[in-house]
Amino acid sequence: MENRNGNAGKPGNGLTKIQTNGNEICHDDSSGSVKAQTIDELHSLQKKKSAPTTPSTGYQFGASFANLSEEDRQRQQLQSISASLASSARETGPKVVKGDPGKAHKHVHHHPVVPTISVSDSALKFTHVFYNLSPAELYEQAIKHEKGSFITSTGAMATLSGAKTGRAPRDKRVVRDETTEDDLWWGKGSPNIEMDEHTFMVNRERAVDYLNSLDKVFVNDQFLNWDPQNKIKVRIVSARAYHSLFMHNMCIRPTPEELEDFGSPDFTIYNAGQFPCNRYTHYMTSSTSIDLNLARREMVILGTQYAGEMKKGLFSVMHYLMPKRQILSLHSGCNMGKDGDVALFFGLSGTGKTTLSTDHNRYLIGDDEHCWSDNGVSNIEGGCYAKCIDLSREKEPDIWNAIKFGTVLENVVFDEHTREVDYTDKSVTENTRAAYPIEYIPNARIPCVGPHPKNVILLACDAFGVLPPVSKLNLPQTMYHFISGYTALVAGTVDGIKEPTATFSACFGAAFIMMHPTKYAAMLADKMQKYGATGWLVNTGWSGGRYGVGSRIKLQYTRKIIDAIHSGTLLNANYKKTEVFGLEIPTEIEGVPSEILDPVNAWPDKDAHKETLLKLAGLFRDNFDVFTNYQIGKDNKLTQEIVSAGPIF
Ligand SMILES: Nc1ncnc2c1ncn2[C@@H]1O[C@H](COP(=O)(O)OP(=O)(O)O)[C@@H](O)[C@H]1O
Ligand SMILES: C=C(OP(=O)(O)O)C(=O)O
Ligand SMILES: [Ca+2]
Ligand SMILES: [Mn+2]
Repeated sequence: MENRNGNAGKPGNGLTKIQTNGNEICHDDSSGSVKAQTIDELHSLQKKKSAPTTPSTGYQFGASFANLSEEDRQRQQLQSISASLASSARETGPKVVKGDPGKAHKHVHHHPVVPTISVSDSALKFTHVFYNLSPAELYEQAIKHEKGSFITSTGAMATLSGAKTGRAPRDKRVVRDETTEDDLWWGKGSPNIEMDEHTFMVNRERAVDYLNSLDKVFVNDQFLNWDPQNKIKVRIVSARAYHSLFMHNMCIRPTPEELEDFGSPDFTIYNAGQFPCNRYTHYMTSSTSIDLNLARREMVILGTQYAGEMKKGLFSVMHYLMPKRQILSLHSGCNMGKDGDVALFFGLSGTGKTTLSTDHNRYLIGDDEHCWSDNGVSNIEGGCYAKCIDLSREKEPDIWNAIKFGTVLENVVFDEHTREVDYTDKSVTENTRAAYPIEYIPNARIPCVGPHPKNVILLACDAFGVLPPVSKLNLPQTMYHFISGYTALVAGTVDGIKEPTATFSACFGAAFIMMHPTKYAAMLADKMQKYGATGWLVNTGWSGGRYGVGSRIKLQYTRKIIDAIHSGTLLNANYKKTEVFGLEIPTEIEGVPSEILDPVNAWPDKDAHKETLLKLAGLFRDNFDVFTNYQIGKDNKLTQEIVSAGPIF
């Protein structure tokens, strides 16, 4: 036998015997020794105490906050959370303690936060609160404890929203009481399905009891609205790290200083989405209920884990609070050019608000929810919620690159081993989503505010293929299309259904408005007039035939159209008027084939075009019928003009 040195196994000539220092113990002297005597001590060296948002364990709670005022502040914070979690029927509030239930809390028992009046089982146990955790901490919680949560190849957190992969508008209820009775829009067409105060309290109790039965809950204290004068403090209590991370991304994140002075919230969400509502409860029609109580400033979620309910639920709240302050709330995206020209992008789901407001050549103010006040525009949110189905790096690079560490990826399918996401896969749902902080978009404008809009772009995804790719609107036309809120969605491709279905949703967001649509419309007309904004109708849907015959207008062309609106060149182009809808359409736009600008030219079958055009016009007319009796604003002349701005045939 030969060893590596070619020495045949001569005794004494082989490998050197390891020299030990007498007592036969082998030392690895390659580095200095750690300053720890035990493995626990070693681990304790790893983490430095940081911002107050970091959950303190019971041990740190007493020990590491040197001054009393910090301890007082912490106690106040816990008292406020305890009050949020209080049962309305039993004691004042559960014993809440910050930190991980998995870790020992040696000292907390000496600090009972709130004395209990009557003792119940839920009052005997501690509810551990994870307060404003960081994305990294939330990742760990999700991955350890929530089935279906994984890290993707780009660092995003993929998770499942459970049985519900979209919003449930038919399960959204609003408490009808003395105030909301007169203020809100009730009845036919309204999104506000009524419930009474008592039923709300039954559901609230159900949610609170569920949350208190858990070992731990997540609490987010954050803001809505970048306008400093109209900022709203929101608290979200939830059971899943996924929900906490989603809201961390979507709401405005407070600085540590802002969090210190947070106090009590203006609005609280109880998200007990994993737990169903009780169908024996009055008003309940399914096991899902999203309940809004404006007087109590609370929202309760039962029976759906779809995170968009929280985001859009708060949007509804803003649609009530802001107009009361003469501020218009808008379901729109918003961006700004280098010269400060602001554009709004209205449109229903899937029409392109997020895609088109995310523009590499412009500053992103926000993708979905804004306010327009006398000071200009402000984003309500601190993040974006992009659709990911068929997402491509080439067509939407900024959104693609935003899907990284910290981003929540809902209901996507990925490779088991490489963790690469397949954005074309619809196995879980077609409504796959990414929620990321707005600063993940490179040219986001922080703070997310801007001057008064110059252009108001109404987006419609017309699957009938008869609306022009772009039309310039006068004010009555803008109002007519704003109130109509048209888009057409293609039916599920799986069923092979060829018929597109028209959707009309007042103010491009009927599911979220709380007052009558004409109230918002009047405010928009007023502001557009006052600040001289131009209205545009952009069809991001079909061309050359309806769905099944023609094809969707290329994103590349739509972007060129939008560029021409922003630059001002389209304002001064040559126009002609279309029949039926009476829309002003340009004859030429740089980078867009002229033959698609007038839809009829792109349709090979002219008779089919005319038939489809009249069909859509009829649907517009039927839909607008209910609005013809309402006056818009103080000006009856404008109302007349708006009614006449619809299709004529
Ligand atoms: N011409 C087009 N204009 C805008 N979006 C388009 C176009 N063609 C395809 N799309 C796709 O349509 C979807 C628009 O969705 P999104 O921007 O999320 O809508 P919203 O934010 O209004 O709900 C995106 O997936 C986008 O890639
Ligand atoms: C979050 C939503 O909005 P959008 O589709 O407009 O992005 C939603 O409708 O659930
Ligand atoms: Ca939206
Ligand atoms: Mn969107």
